Amino acid sequence: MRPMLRFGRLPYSTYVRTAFLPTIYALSTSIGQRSAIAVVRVSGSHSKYIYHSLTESQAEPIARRASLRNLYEPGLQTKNLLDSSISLYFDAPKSFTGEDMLELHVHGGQAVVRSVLNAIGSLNDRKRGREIRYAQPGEFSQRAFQNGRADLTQIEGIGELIDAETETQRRSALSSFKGLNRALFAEWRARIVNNIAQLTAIIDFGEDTDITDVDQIFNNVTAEVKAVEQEVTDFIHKIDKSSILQRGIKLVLLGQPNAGKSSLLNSITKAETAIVSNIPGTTRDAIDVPLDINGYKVVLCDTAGLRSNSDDQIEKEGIKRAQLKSSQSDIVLVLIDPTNDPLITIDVEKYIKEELSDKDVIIVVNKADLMDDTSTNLVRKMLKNKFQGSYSIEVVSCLNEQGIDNLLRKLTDRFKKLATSEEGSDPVVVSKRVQEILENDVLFGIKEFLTFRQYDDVVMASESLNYAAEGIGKITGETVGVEEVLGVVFSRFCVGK
Ligand SMILES: Nc1nc2c(ncn2[C@@H]2O[C@H](COP(=O)(O)OP(=O)(O)OP(=O)(O)O)[C@@H](O)[C@H]2O)c(=O)[nH]1
Repeated sequence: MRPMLRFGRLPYSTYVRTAFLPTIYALSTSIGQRSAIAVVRVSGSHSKYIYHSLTESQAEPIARRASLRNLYEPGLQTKNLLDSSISLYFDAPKSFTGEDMLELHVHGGQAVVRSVLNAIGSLNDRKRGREIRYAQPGEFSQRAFQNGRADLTQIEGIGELIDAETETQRRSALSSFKGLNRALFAEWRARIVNNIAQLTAIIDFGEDTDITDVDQIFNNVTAEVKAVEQEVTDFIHKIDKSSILQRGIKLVLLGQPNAGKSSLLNSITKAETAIVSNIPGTTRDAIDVPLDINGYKVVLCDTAGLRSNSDDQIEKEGIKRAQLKSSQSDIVLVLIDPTNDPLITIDVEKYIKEELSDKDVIIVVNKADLMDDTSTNLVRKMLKNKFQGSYSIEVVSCLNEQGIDNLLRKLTDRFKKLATSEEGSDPVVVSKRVQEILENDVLFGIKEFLTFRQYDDVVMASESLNYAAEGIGKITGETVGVEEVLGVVFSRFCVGK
């Protein structure tokens, strides 16, 4: 039996698939925090009933128009005012969930929020067919998906958007949310399905078809499938590169004692986040400071000063950790104190050359305020010769902030290169689930196709392409087997999303 394949635009329907489900409500803003405003969200066919019961108003709510409404405890003879709220009503299907929805913007105090939530909950009356209950995590988004208001990649994009801490994370999450990835997936799927159709023609009419035509069709299909394979592989490469945005770029400060590592960390964070002292060896451990540098999430690590002749066990351990941290880093800033003689010890020089040869290293000459132009140039020249010009050399002074902005600009250029695969292309962030399906279903199906193609097995080659197409369907939520992925996608959400 040939599997049913659907692709292209999301099904948009005026019919609400979830109409028979209970009406759900939840606090959509942070729980347990004092705030000026809190938003309570309601979704489902009893939204309007809840509106009438709480406002004690007979007038129909006007869709998508904010109105100031008093909220009362329902079902009492004497009115008990709970709060004065801004109410917003959305009628199905033109709402986030595709159902009737009500948003109540109440005052953010915990008692106010609790009283409004209790009042809504008290309207649950199953005997009268009014099932109203508190929402489960991700349930609003799940209904949006079930009613065709968003596909799974967009829903996951919402999750990423809410979790985004920096500008670059926000931009990449927005591209999933706006459906840019979905459009790409839909295009791949359409191309694969088109090729399945051609192979099906060979299977169905094979005996009546000229053998050279069969070869021609098979060759064309193979070329097209290989092109899709390349695009999927490039896309996965982009995802790998962009994943650095989520975990943060690891930037390590390394150098001999007293070079000014902690001072540079403070200059960068513009706050006293590390101990600064003139006793060499003050920093005895590696300290991670998460930062937002020009929109990039960076984990900046200050380490213990490198020296070979320490007898102090704690310091020795600190040096070991500093070396471990730099081996796990994305970028290493090697700090040099230009007043040191020699500029850099043989051990440290050897360590940089041998252990950091595959790392992105920038040499930072600190304490520029203690040098004139001639000595600065001399130091530059000496370092350039020592490292055969392999690393860029920046001159700064943590004392008077000279060169710090320039260093941050240079670093930002490197962050950009680390996170994107081609010049100018936006980073791509997708969930682990999507990445796994791309690798284990889509690419796997394509590779299987190429194997069966070698044996001229049209039937199995076509089946393999089906597998790849079904994989893309799983990503967007358009094919069978969706139930199994729903749990994975929505379990990450909190209540109210
Ligand atoms: N003149 C001058 N002094 C600086 C500068 N940066 C740091 N210092 C001084 O250098 C000394 C060491 O600075 P730290 O930032 O503690 O150096 P460190 O590399 O973290 O030192 P360890 O923790 O021992 O490895 C302190 O007395 C700082 O005030 C600078 O740009 N100019």
